[in-house]
Parts: sequence; structure tokens; C-alpha cells
Amino acid sequence: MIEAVGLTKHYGRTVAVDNLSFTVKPGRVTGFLGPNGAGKSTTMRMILGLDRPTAGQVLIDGTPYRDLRRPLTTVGALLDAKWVHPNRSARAHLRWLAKSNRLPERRVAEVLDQVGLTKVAGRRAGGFSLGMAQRLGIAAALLGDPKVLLFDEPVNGLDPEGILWIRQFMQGLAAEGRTVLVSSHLLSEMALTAQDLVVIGRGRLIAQSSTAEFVERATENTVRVRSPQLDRLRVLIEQRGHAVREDDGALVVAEATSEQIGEIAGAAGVVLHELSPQRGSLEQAFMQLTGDSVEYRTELGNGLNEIVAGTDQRLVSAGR
Ligand SMILES: Nc1ncnc2c1ncn2[C@@H]1O[C@H](COP(=O)(O)OP(=O)(O)OP(=O)(O)O)[C@@H](O)[C@H]1O
Repeated sequence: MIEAVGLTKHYGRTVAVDNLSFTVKPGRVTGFLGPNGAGKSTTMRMILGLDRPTAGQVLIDGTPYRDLRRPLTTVGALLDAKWVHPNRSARAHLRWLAKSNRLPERRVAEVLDQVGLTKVAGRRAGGFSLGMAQRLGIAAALLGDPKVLLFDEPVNGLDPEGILWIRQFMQGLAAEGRTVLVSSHLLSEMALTAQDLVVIGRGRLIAQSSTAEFVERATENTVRVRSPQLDRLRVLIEQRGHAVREDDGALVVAEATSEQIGEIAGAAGVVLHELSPQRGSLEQAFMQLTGDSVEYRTELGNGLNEIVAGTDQRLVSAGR
């Protein structure tokens, strides 16, 4: 479990993280989302004790990082996959990490096996592809068998196979009861990977909820319908009080279910060629809720107040 309470970080006059409170639960993959410059990396660095909060605190299983007696056995992190000596083999890199952190050497073989690098463990890490380097970074994070794992942009630049592997691996770690926090810009990927979300903008909390709830609350549910009798159908639907717009030869009906539209059509004997409920995407929900907090739009408003004005308080409290 990770608990941030009133977490704040100033760099000179820049407020990178501003009174941020959230909880990351064990047994689930939690996506950490926010536009560029939102403060995700700064928050992750504070969780890992690499940056000192200006105010507030963040606890890992109830303890601040700096008070952990053997940090790698509590929390593992992948921040930068290229952080490895290029001439060292993968095995030598992990052995060095294990030794300097007083972890048993048998863990090296175990984690290499876990991430599928056993066969190439003797090769120089500098020659690794990005996908292999990510696996090595994950192996390093797992060395101390920690209950809490942090991944900063783990799928950036990976091919589809690498992305799928990381997704399933993170879900496997969560299924073992671990706490998994993962930041990513790839929203469609996060929609598939993360059960919960913490969304921030300009250092402040925008939403904390399950992924499904986040999408549902921030986007509109519509029904798309096509018919050779489109004009007649449109009149019938509008008579029932639904807002309708036309899109590429189809009608898009707001705030309706496919059952309702099917019944309206059926009762009037109107033939349908398509009747499909449209779910909002994580991208739409994200744009809707973070639109005001994108860093380069600063000149449009008066900074942080804007985000709070655009914040859906129900989402902030949801999932607690
Ligand atoms: N060491 C630093 N010194 C000064 N300002 C910093 C420092 N680190 C971060 N910042 C500023 O703090 C804000 C948050 O940056 P941070 O890197 O945490 O955001 P992010 O959400 O990780 O962004 P991205 O998605 O682009 O990586 C930005 O305005 C950034 O310029």
C-alpha cells in the first residue's frame, strides 16, 4: 500500500506537486496518469526517497522510504531502463545490485528466470534491445521480492509483443497481492492494464477511482443506430425526448440504451442495420478531465485554480 498525504514539492517558484493525497491499494494495478509536467515523476521520486517533499509525506506500507531498514525488500522500482553499466552482463549487473543491497545471490537466477532473460544473462547489457533492457530493469526491481512496485513509463518505445508481456507481467504481480503503480502516457494501454487510476494535473489530484468508473463518469454513453428509414427513426427517437445527432450516415443517440432504441424501432416496424452501444474511451475521459490542466495552456487561465474548477469531486472521493 502507498499512501500520499498532502504531498507537496516546490522547485524554486515551480509547484511541481501540490497537496497531493491518494492511496494505491495492494492486489491491483494502479495507473498513474497526467499530462506532461503534471508531476508524476516528481511524485514517484518522493515515494522512493529520491526527492524530499516540501510538505506532506508518503508512506510505503505505513513507513516513509527513508525509515525502511532494507528498502529493496519493501519497494522495487523501474525508473530508467537504461540505468545499467553497458559493459556489464545482465547477470553481473544483478549480482552487483544484490551484493550491494545484501540480498541473497540465489535471487539473481530467480529474477532472470521470472523475466525470461536466463538465456541471455551472460551478454553485455549495453547491447540489449529496449525490450530486453526493460526486462532487466524489472528483474532488478524484483530482486528484493518487494510487496510494492513502481514502474515509470515501462512500455514507452516497446513493440506490441513487449507491451503485452509487460501488461501481463504487471497484472501477474498484482494478482500475487503486490501493490503495482505504473505511470504511462499510453492511455489505451492503461485502460487494458490498470484496474484503478490516480490522475493528476499540475501537481494536484484530478481523480482517484477504478478505471471503469473514471471512464463512465467522465464520458457520455451513446447508442449508434443505422437504418434505411433514418429520418423516420430520428423523429420517433426525438419524440421520446432523446437528443440525436447524425454521424456518417448513422444516428448517435445521447443518454440512451440500445434496448430503448431497439424497442422504439421495433414498435414502429422500422428496420435496423446497426444498433450498437458506444462506451466512452479512457482517452476521452482523460481529455475531458485534464483539459484545463495541460501545462502549455498556462496563459489561458490563472494556473492551479483552473484545475480545481475542472475537477470532478465525486471522482476524487470515489474508490476510497
Ligand atoms: N529538478 C527540477 N527542477 C526544477 N523543476 C523541476 C524539476 N523536476 C521537475 N520540475 C518541474 O516540475 C513539474 C513536474 O515535472 P515532472 O517531471 O514531475 O512531471 P511529469 O508528470 O513526470 O511529466 P512528464 O510526463 O513530461 O514526464 C514540471 O513543471 C517540471 O518542469
